[in-house]
Amino acid sequence: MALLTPNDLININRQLQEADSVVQKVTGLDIKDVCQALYGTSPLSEKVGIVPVTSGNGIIGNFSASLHAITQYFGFDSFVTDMPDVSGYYEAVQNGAEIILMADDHTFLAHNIKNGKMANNQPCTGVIYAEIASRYLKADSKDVLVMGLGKVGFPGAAQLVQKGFRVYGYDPDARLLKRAVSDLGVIPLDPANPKKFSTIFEATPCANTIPEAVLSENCVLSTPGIPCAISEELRKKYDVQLVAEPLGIGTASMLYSVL
Ligand SMILES: NC(=O)C1=CN([C@@H]2O[C@H](COP(=O)(O)OP(=O)(O)OC[C@H]3O[C@@H](n4cnc5c(N)ncnc54)[C@H](O)[C@@H]3O)[C@@H](O)[C@H]2O)C=CC1
Ligand SMILES: NCCC[C@@H](N)C(=O)NCCCC[C@H](N)C(=O)O
Repeated sequence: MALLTPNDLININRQLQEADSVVQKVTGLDIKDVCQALYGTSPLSEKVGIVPVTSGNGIIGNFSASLHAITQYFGFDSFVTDMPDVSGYYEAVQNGAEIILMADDHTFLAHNIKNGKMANNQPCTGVIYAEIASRYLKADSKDVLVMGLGKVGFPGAAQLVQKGFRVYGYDPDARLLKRAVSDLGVIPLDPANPKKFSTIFEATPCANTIPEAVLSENCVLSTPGIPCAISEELRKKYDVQLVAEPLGIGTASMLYSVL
């Protein structure tokens, strides 16, 4: 898994506010509304314990602090434990945490220890970015392009299929593309014969994955992918509505899904 860097998370509050205003422009809803529409839940200041984890590549600077800011932004009562790992988990429960947030290099989870519900960041991220794309007010058709059909992209594509969109998809991993075609009915995008889209969802760890040939004027690009899927030059040229943020939107999806 491509890991976050402390630099990705600088001033997460500003990044989240900027993303929220684009979501509102694109969908007419803010991120909280989208989460509520997706899961039918709303926070009531649930206590969230954020536990730093030292395994693997270790603690990522700004990660726990960013989760603290993000949980507060979405109306949760949260704290970061002083201790990491097992001692941190113990500390979180001792201090009344109802929901545990913690991540190693492979899994980022939210676990509601009151109702037993648990969420994984990858599918939750795919689902909410796809949901935002699906709610584009100026979409000119039910055609959507999905670039990247991995642990985030595939659940996002499934969400779009479930909502009745005609989903075109591309992934250089033939096995994953074949799985999306057979399991979801995704239409493989022919890079040699591209078409234009007003709605695009991208979930890859690569920059500049969106070919100019698929961009239409004022299209929406909803992408959790890091680095960004489109250059600033192309974004400006087509006035692309870019929904992109490194951690908060996916974390909100996790938290609302375990309430
Ligand atoms: N912003 C956020 O909150 C979050 C961001 N992410 C980011 O999302 C990205 C995807 O994560 P995962 O799905 O877990 O990775 P993954 O490795 O499971 O899937 C990525 C897929 O993108 C495909 N790909 C690579 N280049 C491509 C291209 N040019 N066109 C189409 N597909 C291409 C790969 O073949 C792979 O199947 C990563 O950058 C990850 O860091 C992940 C979780 C949350
Ligand atoms: N963008 C949300 C997905 C994050 C994921 N790509 C990642 O970097 N995971 C590693 C997190 C490691 C956190 C670390 N163990 C800590 O607790 O500081």
